Amino acid sequence: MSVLHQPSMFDEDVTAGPALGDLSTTTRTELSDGAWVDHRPGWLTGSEQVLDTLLRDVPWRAEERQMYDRQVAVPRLLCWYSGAVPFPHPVLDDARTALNAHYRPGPPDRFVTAGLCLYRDGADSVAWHGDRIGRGATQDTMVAILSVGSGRTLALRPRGGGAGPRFHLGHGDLVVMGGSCQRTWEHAVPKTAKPVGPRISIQFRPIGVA
Ligand SMILES: O=C(O)CCC(=O)C(=O)O
Ligand SMILES: [Fe+2]
Repeated sequence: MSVLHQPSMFDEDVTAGPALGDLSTTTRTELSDGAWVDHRPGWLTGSEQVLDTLLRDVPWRAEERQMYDRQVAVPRLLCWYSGAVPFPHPVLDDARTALNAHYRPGPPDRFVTAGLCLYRDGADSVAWHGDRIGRGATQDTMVAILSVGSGRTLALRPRGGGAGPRFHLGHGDLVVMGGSCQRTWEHAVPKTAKPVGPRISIQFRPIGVA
């Protein structure tokens, strides 16, 4: 992977191994229509090593989408893991186990898959959307996002527009979107003109939710 990554001066001890903290200090923001977002800054410490491993080992691929009459590149790189085999860093398997232990979802809502997205720099982004493919379109679901690398904003707004909370995510931070969030709210990672390095978002979802 050719993305240039320089550890920032704000990082914790870059030689420390990755470790997950406890989820009891998670803060919940209740949104309208039964949607909520949990936030746990710094859940994963030693995330520098995880970032380096994922940048190096994940078979990142570019995607294109149809826009009117032309194919345009999706501005981030992706890789999806079904959960059937170990994730590309063992701490991601531990993270999924810890999320299932903390949230105790019923069988259809258990966290199984991991979608990884690499935002190479501030020009990479994802537009407003809900994760509404599959059960998220009609039922309450949870989507947990663990971020490593540079900080980026995850913005939320009610579906169709309006004001909402913004979370600065990076360096081992966790957010979990739950309740009706995927169908009644939208989220986005806007582009930024600030000089930012790579960020990897690891999204744990139940089977069939995307
Ligand atoms: O980058 C993020 O954390 C959000 C990604 C996202 O919303 C998605 O891929 O569905
Ligand atoms: Fe999403």
